[in-house]
Amino acid sequence: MFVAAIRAEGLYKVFGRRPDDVVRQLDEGASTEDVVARGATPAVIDVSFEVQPGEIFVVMGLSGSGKSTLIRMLNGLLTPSAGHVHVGDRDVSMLGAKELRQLRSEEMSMVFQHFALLPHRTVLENAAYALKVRGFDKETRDEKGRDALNLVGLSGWEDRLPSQLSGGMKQRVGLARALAAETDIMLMDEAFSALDPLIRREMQDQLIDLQHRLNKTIVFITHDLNEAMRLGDRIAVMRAGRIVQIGTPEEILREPADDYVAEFVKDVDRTRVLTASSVMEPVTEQAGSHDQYGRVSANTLLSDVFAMTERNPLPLAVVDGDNRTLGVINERTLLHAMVRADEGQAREQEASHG
Ligand SMILES: Nc1ncnc2c1ncn2[C@@H]1O[C@H](COP(=O)(O)OP(=O)(O)OP(=O)(O)O)[C@@H](O)[C@H]1O
Repeated sequence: MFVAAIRAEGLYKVFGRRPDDVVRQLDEGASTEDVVARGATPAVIDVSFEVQPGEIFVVMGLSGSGKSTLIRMLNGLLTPSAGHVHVGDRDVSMLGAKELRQLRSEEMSMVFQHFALLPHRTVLENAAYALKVRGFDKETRDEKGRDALNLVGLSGWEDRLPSQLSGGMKQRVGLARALAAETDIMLMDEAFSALDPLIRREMQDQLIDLQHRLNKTIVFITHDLNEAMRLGDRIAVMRAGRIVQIGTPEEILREPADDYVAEFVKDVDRTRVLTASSVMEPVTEQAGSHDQYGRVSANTLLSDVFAMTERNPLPLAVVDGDNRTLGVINERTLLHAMVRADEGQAREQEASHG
């Protein structure tokens, strides 16, 4: 049987008095406003999803939408008011304190926005800290710590102190600490949000690269849609405690579930999310007849397709990994894709003019 890396099922977290009653009221159709008016804070409401092994699953939503509360229930830092979290085949709510500690140190590591480094310990000691807690000997700790620092591009900085590092480098040490723990799952809560835009993009690229090499399962929280679109294999959009849509970046862009999500995605540069295969016209004739066309692979971003058209005349054949023609991109397809992008902008302008 196939087991998801993480499975959340009907999760609720209500802060305040009598959470059980509040869950029941919400279940029976009470509105969030009703229960808030009675003094409860329903931070997470009836959330279910599965994260597959090796997936980057992004949870995206505005401040206060319940992202941090949700991620803290995944590793048992918070107990759900109702519902279940399974990590592999184990129900997190059934674990005792010792097993929970083990889960957090050996199976799910966590990276926060403001990562607390130990100021008087070296970069290497900080990176290997989780291993010290787990009782590894110094030699093993140093080796794994060095490997992790190497992965995040900090070789040569082992003996420095945190105060000698820039913000981006400190965050890399945080990432190295999570990597050194060699957990299959990494939970990242706004891990790059404190970094300036250039460094932030670098870190995003590095995470994608690490993910390809190490095949971790990553749950990544962000309030930034562009970051979500860049990193996520799938994105869960949260609003006021509920998940309003789960889908690939393309699905969310092409078919937003409601006006709220549509409003969110309107500013995204579509050419950097949509791929050749999502805008092509599927082939109707025999594939062989497109031999004379220039080729572009199915997952090429539209922005790169546009760049290619400066060197290659249209049409282009869209091919899969085995070089089979899946479809064709011609002037009409590209125009169509651009018009859809303009429609988004037109909607936005209309909205801003009331
Ligand atoms: N310990 C707590 N006690 C009471 N209310 C809480 C607690 N933790 C969170 N909340 C409330 O739950 C709601 C969701 O908060 P949460 O921090 O999960 O949202 P978020 O999407 O992560 O936002 P941010 O990005 O600002 O952290 C908010 O209304 C918050 O005030």
